[in-house]
Amino acid sequence: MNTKTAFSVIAPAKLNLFLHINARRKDGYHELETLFTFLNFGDTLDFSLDENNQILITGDTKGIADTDNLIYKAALLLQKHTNISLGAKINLTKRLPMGGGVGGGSSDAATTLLALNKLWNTQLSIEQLAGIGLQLGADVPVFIRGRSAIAQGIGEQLVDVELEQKWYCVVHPNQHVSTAQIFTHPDLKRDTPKISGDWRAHKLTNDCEPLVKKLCPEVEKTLQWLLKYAPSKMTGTGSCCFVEFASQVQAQDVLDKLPHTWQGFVASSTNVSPAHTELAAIFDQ
Ligand SMILES: C[C@@](CO)(OP(=O)(O)O)[C@H](O)COP(=O)(O)OP(=O)(O)OC[C@H]1O[C@@H](n2ccc(N)nc2=O)[C@H](O)[C@@H]1O
Ligand SMILES: Nc1ncnc2c1ncn2[C@@H]1O[C@H](COP(=O)(O)OP(=O)(O)O)[C@@H](O)[C@H]1O
Repeated sequence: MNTKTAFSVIAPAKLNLFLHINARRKDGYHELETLFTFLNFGDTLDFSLDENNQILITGDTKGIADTDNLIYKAALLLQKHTNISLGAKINLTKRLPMGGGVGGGSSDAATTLLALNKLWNTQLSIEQLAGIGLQLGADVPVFIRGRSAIAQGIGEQLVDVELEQKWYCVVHPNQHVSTAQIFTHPDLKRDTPKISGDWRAHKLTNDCEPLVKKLCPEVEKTLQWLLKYAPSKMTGTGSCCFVEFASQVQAQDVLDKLPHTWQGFVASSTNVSPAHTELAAIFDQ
């Protein structure tokens, strides 16, 4: 057995390559269909074992109280679920914009569950971890499974897909968009029919985009600016927008021209979450 007591793992960004909203459920959640892929870019989490059962979070917590931090919540849920009396020190290096639609909080939570399951040797299955993750957010299970996937239900019913590797220039227009605000807005389009047959043959859009553009003119500006280079899209409920290319050079060229008021990054997509690849390299050799 590999007994590593300190290691670092990525919490990667995700993109929603399309996002259709099919209906609103009685509990307020929405039935959706979305295509998730992962990027080779994200936050970094450093884990070290604490023989006491304390969970200590340090680093770029950006004013989030410990008890609200999804990393802390994930660690606590795993402790409770497994009755383990071990703890951990977890340091966060934040690179993913909060409220940016790239899933930073959910990815931090998922990486925490995956990593502590190894650090504490609690041996839960991916399905068990995804079940725990779902209590923290609709987006967490896809990061736990770590495969590009079409999601249905509220985002937790996942069917793996194999996508070609692409390069993305992702732009954050310095706006925080609250997922809850978008999903409770009366003007959100909620009636896109479910995809029948092959999703690749359909018109694929992001149903949140028209509303977010209206509420947030800076997002509209970003999409317009990116359109000069390639078809531009928004991820999740925003605010990040992206363009897709076959090569790194093309994506970097757009980033180099980015107006200084916005931030961005270039990253390649991957069908397997880099969190899984990194953990396998640490624990499964
Ligand atoms: C819609 C997505 C697409 O990836 O948006 P982003 O947050 O990534 O932008 C996600 O599934 C979001 O997942 P996550 O951010 O984990 O959502 P949660 O914390 O569970 O819920 C945040 C808010 O969104 C609403 N919500 C979320 C998912 C869903 N299928 N229907 C909803 O109505 C919830 O009612 C809640 O008010
Ligand atoms: N570790 C964390 N990282 C980011 N956000 C967190 C974290 N813990 C709690 N949150 C909360 O989750 C909200 C959504 O964050 P995030 O996942 O980055 O956005 P999005 O779902 O739009 O990609 C944040 O505004 C923040 O209040």
